[in-house]
Amino acid sequence: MIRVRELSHSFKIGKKDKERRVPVLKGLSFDIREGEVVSIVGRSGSGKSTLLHIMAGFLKPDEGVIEVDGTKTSLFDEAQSAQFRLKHFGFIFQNFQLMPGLTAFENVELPLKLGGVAKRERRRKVQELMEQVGLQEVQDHYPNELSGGQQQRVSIARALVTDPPIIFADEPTGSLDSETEQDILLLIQSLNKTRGITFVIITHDDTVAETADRIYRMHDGELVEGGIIHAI
Ligand SMILES: Nc1ncnc2c1ncn2[C@@H]1O[C@H](COP(=O)(O)OP(=O)(O)OP(=O)(O)O)[C@@H](O)[C@H]1O
Repeated sequence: MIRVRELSHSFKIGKKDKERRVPVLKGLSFDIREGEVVSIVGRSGSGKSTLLHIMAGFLKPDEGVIEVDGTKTSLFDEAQSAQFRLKHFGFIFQNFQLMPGLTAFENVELPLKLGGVAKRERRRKVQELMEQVGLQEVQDHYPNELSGGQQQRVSIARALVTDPPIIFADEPTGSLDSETEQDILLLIQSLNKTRGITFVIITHDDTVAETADRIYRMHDGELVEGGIIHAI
């Protein structure tokens, strides 16, 4: 469960002598419940990525509270945020961000290797996920030998391999054709159902947003649909 309360953020812009602060998030309050697929939708520049960066602890907000499973993550320093992220969050990006020199299998295996998981356990886990996302046939291919949809499946498997309860997906279908987009959205839904993972999908596309259980709509740094206003 993620609780966001009275979240505000601004960025400094302009040259040093003419610096000014531009508000980007303006007092957002909302909840993301465990086991939901939530979409945050809005036009370019509405503040979606900034919101994601703050929820994931990459950026400290000017004001407001973020709680993840009862922990006030907005009070964390950088090291605490990084530690917390490893355990709680997985990430999927528009441009997949796979390691080009590793095969599909090795890309999915990498977080486990970095986490010191033994080889036999790694193999078992990666194999199981490759089957679940439908990649057994191409597991020895390098990213440039895979289609966009297959690359996104690899990145989804990689996000899942450490068993995070929450996955942030930033425009996960932004680089895919509409048929492949549907496949990936169906995969997200099925992983949500079978594994109970919470997905937070950031998108500018209404069709993508509408596949979620709950939709939050942003406009100009404000939630214009779906917010909740109780205080913590
Ligand atoms: N580091 C930064 N410094 C200054 N301004 C920034 C910074 N990052 C974002 N902004 C500004 O904040 C506003 C919101 O940006 P953000 O990237 O959060 O929007 P978005 O909805 O994710 O857009 P897109 O869909 O294009 O990624 C924009 O006006 C942007 O120019």
